[in-house]
Amino acid sequence: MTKTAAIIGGGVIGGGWAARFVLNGWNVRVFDPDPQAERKIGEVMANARRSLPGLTDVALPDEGQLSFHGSIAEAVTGAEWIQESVPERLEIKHATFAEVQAACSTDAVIGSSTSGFKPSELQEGAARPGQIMVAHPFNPVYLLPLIELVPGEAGDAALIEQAKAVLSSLGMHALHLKKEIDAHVADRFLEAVWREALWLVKDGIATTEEIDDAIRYGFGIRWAQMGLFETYRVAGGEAGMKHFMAQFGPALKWPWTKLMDVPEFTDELVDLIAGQSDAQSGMHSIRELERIRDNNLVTMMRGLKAQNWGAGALINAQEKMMREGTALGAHADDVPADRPVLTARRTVPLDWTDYNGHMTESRYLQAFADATDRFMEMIGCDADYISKGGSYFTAETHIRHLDEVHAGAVIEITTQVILGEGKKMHLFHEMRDGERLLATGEHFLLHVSLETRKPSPPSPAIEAALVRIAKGHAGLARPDGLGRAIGAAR
Ligand SMILES: NC(=O)C1=CN([C@@H]2O[C@H](COP(=O)(O)OP(=O)(O)OC[C@H]3O[C@@H](n4cnc5c(N)ncnc54)[C@H](O)[C@@H]3O)[C@@H](O)[C@H]2O)C=CC1
Ligand SMILES: C[N+](C)(C)CC(=O)CC(=O)[O-]
Repeated sequence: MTKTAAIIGGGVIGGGWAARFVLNGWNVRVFDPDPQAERKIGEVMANARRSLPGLTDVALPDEGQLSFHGSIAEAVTGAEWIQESVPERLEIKHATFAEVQAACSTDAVIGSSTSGFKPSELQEGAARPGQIMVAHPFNPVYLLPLIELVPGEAGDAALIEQAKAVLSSLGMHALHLKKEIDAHVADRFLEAVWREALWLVKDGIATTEEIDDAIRYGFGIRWAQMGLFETYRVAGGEAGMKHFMAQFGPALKWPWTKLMDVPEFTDELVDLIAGQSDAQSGMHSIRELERIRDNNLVTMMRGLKAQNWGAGALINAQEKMMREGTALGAHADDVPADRPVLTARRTVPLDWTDYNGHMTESRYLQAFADATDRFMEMIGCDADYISKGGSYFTAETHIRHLDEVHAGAVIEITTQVILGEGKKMHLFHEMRDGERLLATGEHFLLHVSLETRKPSPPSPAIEAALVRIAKGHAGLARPDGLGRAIGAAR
């Protein structure tokens, strides 16, 4: 049954939460007194629709329904997750929780997006304190996976586990903080860096653009993949962290930072920073900047996915979860022999588009190669088998590009086994967007020993699975285009 989330406060963050839930198949009910809320969430949804579905190599479930409600009670009744994203003022949050708890199920998680309040502060005066926990996201919530989950001492153990399970099903990472503290963990860093940057501008040392360059051309990229401690461990050379600390420890006592001092927000400082920011980025609207940011984030996260590292490893884990129990997760005897096998169902990501505005040719090969990998896994040639020294190498490929497709389209690939015996595996893939045939890919593979790098017989289990499917597929119609080659010039 479709699950329901309620979003209380549909601004920048509430809108991002709504998009994350809807695009993962949840129905979402929003309460926000702002008459512009529906339009604003519509804009966030549009950004999320063009970026999130292409992050994974498995298509997200069908979208849930988004609806707007005139009262908190109406929005939260029957919801399994309630996310409070009202302005950062404690009295507004308390009033919101009182209304939420008067109408919501006692089994529902109530998450707060608060950037700085501790759970004990949020829970003050609540009817059921253990139900309320900090679930602090990062903008854009529909793309960034981190949630600082801070339940506090009063937190209900069962609801905490429920919250973690829901977050991972949404492709998010719950960083469960056992001790509460103002501004949790990540915002303490952001504040420190922000404070330092304000001083550097105020003191005329660097402009807003120079500071952004100092981050994005250097340590920002490093942090995105290894964080702080792992980065510094590597920077310590072969002696690692101890050497790094011995070398740079003393610098902490030198006047390298302004620490807790905050420059006063005079009109002059605000104008200086806003003026520099306009000069740096004023040529783009905020919506344009959001799209540029999202393109970059998707590209970087997909790069990390290929390395199975950091935020990319989370995407791989989510994909595995999404495949389980579906046709894409079939194994051995479950793989159909009476029809072509579904080997991919994915959204065309933003970074697969070229200067012609459609999916670029190399990505057709990638999509087909991924489909072959999936088929190999299905017959038992999975990571475990490969680690023991057997695998398939592709010896020949022929692709026909029949129709174009654009970022955001959901494509499916089905695979027919033309030959499967001994070392040989001959596959014919068809790629479709709905009924439209977009491309075919014909691939001939040989089973090899990874030790000798020479052809070798597959395991009996793999051979049996392959032979069974090949026998069944032999009764299917010969695919159009099988055995085609580019004709010789006359
Ligand atoms: N903007 C950011 O970068 C981040 C903000 N947060 C946190 O998320 C929460 C919301 O912040 P934003 O979305 O940035 O603010 P926002 O100003 O964009 O949105 C707040 C929304 O709450 C609505 N609202 C006001 N009173 C309400 C009420 N009584 N009931 C329901 N809705 C009400 C407003 O109409 C507005 O749409 C805050 O706690 C903030 O600390 C967390 C992570 C990042
Ligand atoms: C500026 N901020 C404190 C609202 C930032 C956050 O809470 C997290 C983010 O998305 O940067």
